[in-house]
Amino acid sequence: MGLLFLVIGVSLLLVLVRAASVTLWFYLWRPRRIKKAMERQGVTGPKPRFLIGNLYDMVSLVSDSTSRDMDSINHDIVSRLLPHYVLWSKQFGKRFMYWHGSEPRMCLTEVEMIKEFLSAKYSVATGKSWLQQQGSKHFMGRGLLMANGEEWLHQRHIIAPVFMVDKLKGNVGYMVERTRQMIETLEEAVRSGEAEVEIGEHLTKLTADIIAKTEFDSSYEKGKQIFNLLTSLQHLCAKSSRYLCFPGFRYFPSKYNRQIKLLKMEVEGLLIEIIESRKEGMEIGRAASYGNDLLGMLLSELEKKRAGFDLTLQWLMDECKTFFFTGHETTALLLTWTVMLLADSPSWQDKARAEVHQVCAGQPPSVDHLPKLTVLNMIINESLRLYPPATLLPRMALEDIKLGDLHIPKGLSIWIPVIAIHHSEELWGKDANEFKPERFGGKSFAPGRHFMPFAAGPRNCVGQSFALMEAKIILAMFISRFSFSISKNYRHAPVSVLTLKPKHGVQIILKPLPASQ
Ligand code: HEM
Repeated sequence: MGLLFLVIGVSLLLVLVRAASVTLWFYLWRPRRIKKAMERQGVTGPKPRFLIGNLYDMVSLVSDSTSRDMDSINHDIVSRLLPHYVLWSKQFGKRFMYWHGSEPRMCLTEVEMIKEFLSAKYSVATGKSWLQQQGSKHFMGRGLLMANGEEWLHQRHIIAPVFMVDKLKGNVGYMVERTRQMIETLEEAVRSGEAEVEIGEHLTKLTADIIAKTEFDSSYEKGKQIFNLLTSLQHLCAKSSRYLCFPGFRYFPSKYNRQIKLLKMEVEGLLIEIIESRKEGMEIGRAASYGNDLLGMLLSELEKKRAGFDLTLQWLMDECKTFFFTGHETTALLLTWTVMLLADSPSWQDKARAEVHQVCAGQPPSVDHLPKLTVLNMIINESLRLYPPATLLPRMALEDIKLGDLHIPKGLSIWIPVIAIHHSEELWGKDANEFKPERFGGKSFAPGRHFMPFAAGPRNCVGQSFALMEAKIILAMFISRFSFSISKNYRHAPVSVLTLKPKHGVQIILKPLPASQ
């Protein structure tokens, strides 16, 4: 009996010693080692506090700068969204270190180095950090956006073909049909005396419906619950990830953690219904295959057994959550900001409308029309430059790497402040904060250097072509049916909550145009 207690006691002690040394390694020794390595190379930054690093300073600076709305529609928004970046880059230069809890991060704005960092050379050697993965674990799990290394590469190979331009052409009809329905709803609202609309709400619903139908053969109504639950999960996960800097928080049954688990179970229950109904279709012989949309492709992969890659039902659900979320929110934001910019710029609105009339000649946009809508393309690019839905691009070094003149140690996260690069006067000229779509008119413009709304390199946005096709169709149809201006109720207040959002929505006044225009 005594021997048994001794064995249990020693085992418990060993477990505790192991847990303590892992915690110390993770929260103390590794960050210190990284800090010293970077200091030796001349990269310093604000002094971190124990466990919370610079989190408190960041949160208080941002909540102060975004507590007020802006006085006018002004695109000079970097100091509002990233006040800590503005402060620290003045103090410490173009590259500096800061601490997100115990995670060391280096802010990098040198475009040549960014290009190298995002290139194929480092696509497997860099990835998402533990904090990011943990923060979104219940929200998106290890779907494509959060996977790393060979696991990421494998998923990317499976999914990329679904979003090739040729394959996407089949979606144009549905995009047109649903946009027409949105326009009819808006026309009806105007007829019944509501000329002012919050356009973001309509565009979010439309893009959600399009991704639900085209990639999951579901509908907005059916997927509505999934979208609502995912939005609540996103907010809860963002709030709770602030506490991840405290060791063991993720195991603590806090209010956030309990709510997150319940929501996750609910979302996954609904996804299983969609997955089962697709499988059933094939089992009872209604369909010859799982289909060639995203869900069909994922289900077919799940059946293939491949050495080294354990694809599970959980992986399938993580991938579904990833695409339900990434497949609509960012595109809705691109559209919402573009409508705001055009409502504030009647001359560009007129130019875009004239081009749509000339190219489409009263017909709905087709695959052949889209490349000819060059003015619209310039406007979309300028909107993505001024209001990139993803304001920051994070990547962690998963192994030691050499980047330009720097040796980046394993475990250091590199944060690329996309929005600051997009607004840099040094890179774009004195008029960097003005809405000037003509800057994208010249053939000399080289995307991917200082314009990266979809990131760059092999780990860029897999849905980029889908998003651009959808955005062009929706804007072309909307512009040709309405002229619109900013409502006096619009309050310009961009905020960054994972993505760049208008805090109070975008209120516009609609004026329907005759059908032939
Ligand atoms: C205007 C719309 C969009 C913008 C601005 C945008 C932006 C981005 C950015 C910046 C990344 C890199 C994120 C990172 O590595 O941290 C990314 C990745 C990704 N995006 Fe998009 N996106 C858009 C639309 C879409 C759409 C429509 C889909 C799906 C249909 C999608 C699916 C994804 C996925 C799955 C990834 C992860 C790719 C990987 O890691 O290999 N995105 N997006």
